[in-house]
Amino acid sequence: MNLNNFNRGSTRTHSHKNNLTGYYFCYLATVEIRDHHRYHSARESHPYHSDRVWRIMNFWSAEFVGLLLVVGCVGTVILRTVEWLWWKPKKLEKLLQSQGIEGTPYTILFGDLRKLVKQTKEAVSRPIAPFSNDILRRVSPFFSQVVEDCGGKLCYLWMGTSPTVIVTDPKLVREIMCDKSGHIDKPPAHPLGRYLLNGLVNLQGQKWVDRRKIINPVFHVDQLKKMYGAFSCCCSELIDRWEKLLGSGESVELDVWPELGNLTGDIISRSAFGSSYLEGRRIFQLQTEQAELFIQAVRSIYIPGFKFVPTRNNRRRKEIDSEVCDLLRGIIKKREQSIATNPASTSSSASHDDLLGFLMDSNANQETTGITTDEMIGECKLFYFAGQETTSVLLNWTLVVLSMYPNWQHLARQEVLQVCGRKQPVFSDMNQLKNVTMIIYEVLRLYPPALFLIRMAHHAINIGGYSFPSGMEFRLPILTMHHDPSLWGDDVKEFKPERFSQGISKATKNKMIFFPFGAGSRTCIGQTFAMTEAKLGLAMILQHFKFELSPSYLHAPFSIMTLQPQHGTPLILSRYDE
Ligand code: HEM
Repeated sequence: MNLNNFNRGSTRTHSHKNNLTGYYFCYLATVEIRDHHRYHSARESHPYHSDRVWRIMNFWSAEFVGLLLVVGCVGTVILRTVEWLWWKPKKLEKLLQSQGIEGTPYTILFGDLRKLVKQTKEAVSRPIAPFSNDILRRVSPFFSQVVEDCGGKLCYLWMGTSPTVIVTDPKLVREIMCDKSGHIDKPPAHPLGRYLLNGLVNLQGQKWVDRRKIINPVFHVDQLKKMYGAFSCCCSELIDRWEKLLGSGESVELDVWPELGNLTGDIISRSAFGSSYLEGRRIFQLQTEQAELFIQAVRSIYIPGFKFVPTRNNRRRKEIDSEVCDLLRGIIKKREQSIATNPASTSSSASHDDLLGFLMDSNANQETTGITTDEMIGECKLFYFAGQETTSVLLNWTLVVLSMYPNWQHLARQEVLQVCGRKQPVFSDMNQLKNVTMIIYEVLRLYPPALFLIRMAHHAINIGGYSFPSGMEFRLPILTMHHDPSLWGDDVKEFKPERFSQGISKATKNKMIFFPFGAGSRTCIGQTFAMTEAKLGLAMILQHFKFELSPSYLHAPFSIMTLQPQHGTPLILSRYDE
């Protein structure tokens, strides 16, 4: 065995280090050492080969393997790209069409995204008639067009390279929302969405079941009663502010959209953090900025790994997140210290008065059911996002609609005065406000804060006789279904709170056609919190003010995660003092 020759060959091979990657040479070295004995014994038993020939063969075989490796890698990347851009979408398109499901034709890479953005831009460039509830074409022009063109219970369009199946049949919607197999759940969260929304909303499977069990009691009626004081206090501050703005004048014009945003932000801050609500306000401002950055991200195609690229926006996203987490950690620490110095406050009544206290109590029992501090921070961030904007959107459209329909404003005010008089409404009053509840339901039907829900098949599934592979996305269009004349009748666009006079199940004939808070096991956990907040806010505004649309008001609902007023909501307020 001529080890010198072998080593020379080896050295020569390594002289190519500059041209090829370190990984490639590690691999070659392994091949050489492993195969050395095989080569050598073959060489000895072969009468025609000289050492030189073997050296060259050894070198070339190593080069060849390396080349194969590079070609293999490049080939795999090309095949994967073609599969992602073309084969997979076309295969899915064929599968959907073979079952009679209609949809838009696939366009490489962008799918329907460019059309969707173009049509949405055009639609939001002009307002609609001031007293019209026919908002579907403005808010969701592309989706509603596809649903109309394709008809049927199901249709699909392309969000980039993946199809999304739009389900408008109430039975199939129920099947998806109330799925018990565990095969349908939320899709994985957007990589940049985690800065904004964390915790419960992003969990799946058993983890979600466990967390929901911990958080459910936070929103029980008993707990709400304790937080009601915070609601009441924030609403009084709003009324005082508006009274001051009115001064001694007869009326004042006020954009109520930012006002309502501040109100629901304050309510969440106080309900979540009690006396630390001023720090909570700062968190609310930061989360608002985070939401704006997130909206920019979801409007473009996300390239995997992009969140690690240090762009200006990505850096800001991280900065905001670390400030929010630091603030929340500080609030939690302060609370822990105050409990340590004043053990009496660990009694459940004292520590449970706000959302954080409740979570901290479960944290103390971590071994059994609790959640860690980081998880608690995630949940607090979620409460802000899920609870603040949705409720301000609801209150905003309620004031707009009651300005459009002054007879309903009058009716609602009469009811509030009858139930609560001029005094501060108490918690038990909320159940007595039947007309107010009907009005809020009808506003949620015509102007739902969340426009659609998204689900994903996590296994191959069969729904209503249709088969779908794992990974298929479903879109349940709340707004489209709430505005569908075939489900609600020809008066679907009219504001008619009396639809709900006998409750939701009578109004919907027990069909899944009204689901502003979602449905099934993942239904909104803060539904009662939001309804109480909206009823109280509206009742107190009605007690003190009359309102109508300002001549400068433009009716322009548009979708920016929730259904917002594009040009604000200027109202003319006057004092109610009859
Ligand atoms: C008018 C007000 C509100 C509306 C219209 C609304 C709407 C919704 C909807 C549609 C969902 C279901 C999402 C899905 O299934 O994909 C949901 C979930 C959720 N909401 Fe609300 N929400 C409102 C207020 C609130 C409030 C005030 C809070 C908390 C303070 C809250 C916390 C949550 C949470 C934590 C979830 C996730 C539940 C889970 O995944 O288990 N929401 N909300």
